[in-house]
Amino acid sequence: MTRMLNVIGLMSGTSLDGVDAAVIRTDGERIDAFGPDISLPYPAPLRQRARRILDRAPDLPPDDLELGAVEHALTLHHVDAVRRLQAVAPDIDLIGFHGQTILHAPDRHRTWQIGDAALLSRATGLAVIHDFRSADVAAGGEGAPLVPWFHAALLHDVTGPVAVLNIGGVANITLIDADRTIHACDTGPGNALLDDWALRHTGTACDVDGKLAAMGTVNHALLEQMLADPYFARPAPKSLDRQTFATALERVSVCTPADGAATLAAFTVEAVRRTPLPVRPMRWYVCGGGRHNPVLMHGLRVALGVPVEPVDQLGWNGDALEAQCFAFLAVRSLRGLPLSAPTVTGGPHALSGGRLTCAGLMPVPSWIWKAGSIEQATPVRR
Ligand SMILES: Nc1ncnc2c1ncn2[C@@H]1O[C@H](COP(=O)(O)OP(=O)(O)OP(=O)(O)O)[C@@H](O)[C@H]1O
Ligand SMILES: CC(=O)N[C@H]1[C@@H]2OC[C@@H](O2)[C@@H](O)[C@@H]1O[C@H](C)C(=O)O
Repeated sequence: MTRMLNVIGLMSGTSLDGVDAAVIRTDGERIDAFGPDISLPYPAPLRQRARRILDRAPDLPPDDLELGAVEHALTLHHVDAVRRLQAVAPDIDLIGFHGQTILHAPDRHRTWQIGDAALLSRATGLAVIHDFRSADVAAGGEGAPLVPWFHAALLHDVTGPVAVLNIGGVANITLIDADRTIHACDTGPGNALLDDWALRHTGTACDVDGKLAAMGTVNHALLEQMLADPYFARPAPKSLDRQTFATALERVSVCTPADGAATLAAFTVEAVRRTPLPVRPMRWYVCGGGRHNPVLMHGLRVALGVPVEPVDQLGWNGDALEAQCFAFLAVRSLRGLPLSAPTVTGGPHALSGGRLTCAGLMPVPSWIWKAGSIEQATPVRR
């Protein structure tokens, strides 16, 4: 039987709100147990610095001094998260470290997650799997979303077609078909535009509980202009950068704060409804921070016309799911199991990925090398 490992997964998503960290016990195929999890928000100054790096990312040289400083500070924040989990779950074998995406342009063979895996490994004394997306992008895939294998493992006894919708900064869907084929793509914006709008008009990091959007009226003319973006006509698989729809913020700048928020929330919902899927799901389960926004949840229920529930209804932890996923994918990477598939990321074939860094371990434990073939990601331009 394959060895079960206690793994910490670390995810810092496109919302730039902080690090989610979670422990699971897994062999990369089954999940034996869920351990503790925490969210460690970025302090506001770090969030602002990370945001400026993200805005500069398309033209940023890899040796930029501020980039290095932000990467270092973000990594120390991850170290902090790991140490807090180790205090309550001491027997950790491995870390799955996603890093902070600052740029995602698979059409230009670029995907860029910052984070210093060697520093994380040295500081925690643990082996680290990182750089999960590059191999798929180098092979011609989208490199995202990667969470579908994890959703499929969790839904192993659920009859499809059923969808899991993650509403993070960007929103993405996993559809498990009746024959268990996994289909996936990014649907469109998630919370990122709403967050930027709320910050601009209320000074808060998000539209808490959808209160601003609930007071507004959707501007349907502007909504249709936003939905005319060619992305929505593209077949899946497909994926997005956080900033792909940033111009939507300029479009709604003619609106009142409340109408702008209502229109941006409707943009997220309508993009989900129009996502090209091979079959219509009978049920939708929603994870990610967007499920806390009643305006988004109500909008989805009306637009989709079938049951739409938070994943917590399945007994899952909708806030820790992505962090748990990167723990799961770390073990898959170690064992050389696929992280992607043609119907998920559009790559030519199911492909493993991720890279192993053991800066904290001398000698490297033998079980790591016995875990399976360790596929090295082909480097892509950063
Ligand atoms: N009570 C709430 N009301 C409204 N929005 C909320 C609430 N709680 C969380 N959110 C939204 O959820 C976002 C965080 O979601 P999440 O942690 O899933 O994002 P993420 O991990 O950055 O996403 P991803 O990597 O999937 O893009 C916040 O930025 C905010 O927009
Ligand atoms: C490049 C990148 O970081 N993409 C994220 C982002 O956040 C949501 C969506 O866009 C998804 O495609 C992906 O994250 C999840 C965890 C994934 O890979 O499945």
